[in-house]
Amino acid sequence: MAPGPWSREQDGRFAAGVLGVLADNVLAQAVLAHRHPDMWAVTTELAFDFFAPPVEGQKLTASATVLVVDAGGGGSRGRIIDESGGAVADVTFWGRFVEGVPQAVVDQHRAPSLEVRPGSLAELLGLERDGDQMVLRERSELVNPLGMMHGGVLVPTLEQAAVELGARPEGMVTASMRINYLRPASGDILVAVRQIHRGRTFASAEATALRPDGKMAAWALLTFRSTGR
Ligand SMILES: CC(C)(COP(=O)(O)OP(=O)(O)OC[C@H]1O[C@@H](n2cnc3c(N)ncnc32)[C@H](O)[C@@H]1OP(=O)(O)O)[C@@H](O)C(=O)NCCC(=O)NCCSC(=O)Cc1ccccc1
Repeated sequence: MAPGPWSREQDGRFAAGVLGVLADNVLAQAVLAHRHPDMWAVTTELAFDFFAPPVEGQKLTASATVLVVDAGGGGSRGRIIDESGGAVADVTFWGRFVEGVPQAVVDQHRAPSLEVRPGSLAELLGLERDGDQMVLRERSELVNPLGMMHGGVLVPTLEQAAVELGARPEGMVTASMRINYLRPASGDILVAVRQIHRGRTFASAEATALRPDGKMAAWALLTFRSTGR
């Protein structure tokens, strides 16, 4: 993946959450390699530790090793590096095996790519403010081969909702994100954010993605950290 204008926030800073699709695809593959031929997998948890923002124009590469696999699913751990081998993020993935291989996989459907469009990150995601919440409008390119919202897309969605709704204090960066995928997400997704801590040097917030039926599809804990004194 090559970061570009689409991966920047309004103030020009790199949006760490855009690593979500790359990480989810690569770490899921490490577990999918061990699936029963009649099964597929869905992501249940992703945990990111973000290090330095990448240098623009440099390609980012994700690698993954499987941690454990059993009949129900498995976990993998991975790292995203820049062209000089510098660590950009570490990621842990957990997924569940589900019955049936999606037809889109058999037909070699391409996973959504956050590189598919020019423009800003806000335009790419199509995240809109609605009062004290944000809305992610349903779009076909945001879904995975199973027809549900791609887990990786919810990473920048929840991060940017937290940023837009003011949960990340000035001068702080997104240091980590842990996301639980509780139910398949589809339709317009409403994102609510709650500040948990707002200190001088670090802050935390939770972000929840709600489906049109009001049920929670995903829950994330975000940590922001000051890079100054
Ligand atoms: C199924 C499970 C993983 C585990 O369930 P558990 O927690 O053990 O408990 P439980 O069985 O009680 O179910 C809980 C609730 O879930 C509902 N439900 C269950 N099954 C289905 C179903 N088939 N369809 C519809 N809904 C289903 C179920 O009715 C219940 O809801 P309710 O309380 O009645 O309203 C669930 O947490 C889940 O679907 N999470 C979202 C995962 C997700 O969307 N990940 C991201 C996308 S993957 C990706 O993009 C990565 C990738 C990319 C490329 C390649 C590969 C991968």
